[in-house]
Amino acid sequence: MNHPAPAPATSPKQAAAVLRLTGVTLHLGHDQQRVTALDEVDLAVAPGEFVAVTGPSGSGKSSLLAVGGGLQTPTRGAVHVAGVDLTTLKEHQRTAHRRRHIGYVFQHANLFASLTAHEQLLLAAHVAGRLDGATRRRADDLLEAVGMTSRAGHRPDRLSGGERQRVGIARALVLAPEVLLVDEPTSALDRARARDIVDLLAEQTRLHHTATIMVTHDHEILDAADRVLTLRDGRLS
Ligand SMILES: Nc1ncnc2c1ncn2[C@@H]1O[C@H](COP(=O)(O)OP(=O)(O)OP(=O)(O)O)[C@@H](O)[C@H]1O
Repeated sequence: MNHPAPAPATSPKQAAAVLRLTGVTLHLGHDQQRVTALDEVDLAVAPGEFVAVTGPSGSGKSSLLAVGGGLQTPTRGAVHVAGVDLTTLKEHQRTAHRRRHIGYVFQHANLFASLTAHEQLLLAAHVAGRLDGATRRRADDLLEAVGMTSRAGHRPDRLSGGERQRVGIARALVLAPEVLLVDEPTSALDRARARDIVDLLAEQTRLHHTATIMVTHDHEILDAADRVLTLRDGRLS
């Protein structure tokens, strides 16, 4: 009996992807208020690839980052990070996997009030068990790269919104995560600074073979990305 050759389940690029969303749907709210925040989303991001996601307010951008980063479990679909489907893990396993593989830059940096800018980076390295000489040097280099060396000893209440955002970016980069999820990194920055930050994200993505997704409204920085995708009503294209 002749069987047709099986079609490959994934393309070579998808197979190499360190972050892969397959058929991801997320419903939020209940009953009449139920919203489809993500609708059958498929997305594969390879190591060293910088993907920008844009789209109108309410189109599902934050939901995409939350689900891709294992902070929210989708209603349906699979989310593979470094070969493991996050949706199959127990909460504590998911947390451990997330810490090992994923870095986040939140829109509001969520810095610790009692720590200086420099200490925010060292704490992140300490929690990950990686506070060695190389990481300390990397912390110093990143603070310089985001223009924060002269403010490294300041606590968040003595930093501007844009400065806090830059510390949040340096903190996410200090561990060179395999997957980096970035929410509106330039929202509090002037044009020149926005350009510096997005160039830094692109450079670090390539240097450390990171799979980076950046959500942004800022069309002037899209040229830094390898691919630009658009979300509309939870659908990615
Ligand atoms: N907790 C929730 N309960 C119900 N609906 C929600 C909840 N959170 C978000 N939504 C809805 O889900 C949809 C997607 O929201 P999401 O925050 O992902 O969009 P977004 O593109 O990031 O928006 P913005 O650019 O304004 O931040 C929106 O319609 C939003 O109103």
